[in-house]
Amino acid sequence: MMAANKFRIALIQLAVSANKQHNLQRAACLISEASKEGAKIICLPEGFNSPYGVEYFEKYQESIPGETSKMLEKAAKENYVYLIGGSFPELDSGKLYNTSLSFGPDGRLLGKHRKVHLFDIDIPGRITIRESEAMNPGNSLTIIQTDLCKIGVGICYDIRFAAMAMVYAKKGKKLLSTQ
Ligand SMILES: NC(=O)CCC(=O)C(=O)O
Repeated sequence: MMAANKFRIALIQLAVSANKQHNLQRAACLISEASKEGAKIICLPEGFNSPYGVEYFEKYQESIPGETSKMLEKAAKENYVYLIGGSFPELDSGKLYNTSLSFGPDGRLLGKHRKVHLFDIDIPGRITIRESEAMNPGNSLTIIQTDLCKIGVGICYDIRFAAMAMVYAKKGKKLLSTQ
């Protein structure tokens, strides 16, 4: 028998297509598969319902509740898992955010994290992207309270900013989940 402080986490990576419904169905299947393998906490990646790029955020945006949040809620409940639901472009009051929703095994919304550090980078000849051209930054940290541990949530580039992880650690977080 596993000790109470030992549990399995699944980190899902999936190839996305331009078809949002297909991406959502694929994510739901992978969540179910991970749960059958014994995962109690399941994490999806950033931008799991659309291709990644500033040009896609507007097209794939959704309000909450919407089809993505409903799929996540249902998947958490059906599989009885904690789900850190990757991220998707959220539309709220005319503004876009890169947002991650977390749900508990009862389907309850446990947290909503908006990416704080938007990915703006310019390496000539290699990569240029300015998320901030389309997205707005979040301005708060998100701690998910589970019966397994406390989880601090970040989204991708958020992990580069150590101060954020340090604040989470001070607040008692044991696991940092950066999609
Ligand atoms: N979407 C992102 O935030 C990308 C961040 C990244 O690639 C990095 O190296 O940091």
